[in-house]
Amino acid sequence: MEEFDFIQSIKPAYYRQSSVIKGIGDDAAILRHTNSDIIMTMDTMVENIHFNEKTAAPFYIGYRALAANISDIAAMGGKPVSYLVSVTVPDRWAPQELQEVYKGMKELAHAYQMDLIGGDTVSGDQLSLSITVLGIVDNGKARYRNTAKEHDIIFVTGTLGDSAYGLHLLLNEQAQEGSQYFINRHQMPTPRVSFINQSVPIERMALNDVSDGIANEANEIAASSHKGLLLDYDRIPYHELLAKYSPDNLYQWILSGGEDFELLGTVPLEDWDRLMDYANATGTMLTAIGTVVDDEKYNGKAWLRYQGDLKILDKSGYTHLKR
Ligand SMILES: Nc1ncnc2c1ncn2[C@@H]1O[C@H](COP(=O)(O)OP(=O)(O)O)[C@@H](O)[C@H]1O
Ligand SMILES: Cc1ncc(C[n+]2csc(CCOP(=O)(O)OP(=O)(O)O)c2C)c(N)n1
Ligand SMILES: [Mg+2]
Ligand SMILES: [Mg+2]
Ligand SMILES: [Mg+2]
Repeated sequence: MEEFDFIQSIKPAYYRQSSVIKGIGDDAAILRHTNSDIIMTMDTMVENIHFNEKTAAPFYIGYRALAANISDIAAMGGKPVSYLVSVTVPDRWAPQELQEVYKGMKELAHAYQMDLIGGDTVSGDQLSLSITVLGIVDNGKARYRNTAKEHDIIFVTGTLGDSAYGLHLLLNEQAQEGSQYFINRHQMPTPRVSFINQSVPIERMALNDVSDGIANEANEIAASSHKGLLLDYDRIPYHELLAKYSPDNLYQWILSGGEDFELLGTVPLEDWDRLMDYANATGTMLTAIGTVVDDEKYNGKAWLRYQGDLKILDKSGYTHLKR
């Protein structure tokens, strides 16, 4: 199938969002919005960096790549509405496999009422998916990482380390009972959109999604807010099977294991009960794991209370362009 036919084959029959004035089929897409700020994010996933033939069948390559992007929209406090996909396709890929990648994206997109509105198709040596997601948020209501304040509660959604452990199982082909849970968490992460959209009445929240492990993400909030983020190791949530199967590496999995696409955030103490109500209403696990401090000694960094000591929690996780 050549490029034009391929594009025709993935073109949606109709658009779910009335804001799409022009979707696929012109030089660019046009969206109409009046009372909303438009959020735009882009993340790329490349063969052998973000997935390989052991870790993801084509369907999951698409699903995960879109999930990662939607997660960034959630981390801005928004609602995803549409997406564009640039795909680089090696000659060895069968048309059917490429369709599967799009099916993976479509399944997730439909769950969020999102439309595919454009993209680009080129040939190349390795499969690469670059996705741009557009989201909306009420004017002035986006959530930024530089808004943490003293006495805020630090929270995280879900359990941490699941995806990294799932990746480890896939790469080492170590399936055991309960493995499927971790593999699912790696292949089909859940962006926390419904929780975040319920939480709109809360005036202030600093947010970051966990693509690189909370050690990294906590440092990003601390640095941009010029505050200290004090995390309690003993309160960080993890799945009981992770502790059972890999007790020696638990610390690494939960602090540096990336790609959970959970949300790490801070919220004023007085809003905590309300936030927990929103979490319960959306079936989202929510855990308080620390406190924000404003003290010259701590500011700009994340700290970890671990085995009785308070120590600097260094950035960790995956870094591209390391040479
Ligand atoms: N090649 C690039 N060109 C322009 N902006 C970039 C590029 N790479 C990353 N950014 C921007 O840098 C910021 C951090 O990117 P990244 O760490 O990938 O965010 P996230 O982890 O939330 O996906 C974002 O605002 C992103 O849009
Ligand atoms: C085959 C394979 N090896 C390693 C990883 C782990 N990995 C690759 S990139 C990455 C970090 C997150 O990706 P990045 O592109 O930095 O996401 P962003 O922070 O931009 O959202 C991790 C943990 C993987 N998913 N698959
Ligand atoms: Mg990115
Ligand atoms: Mg992010
Ligand atoms: Mg991201």
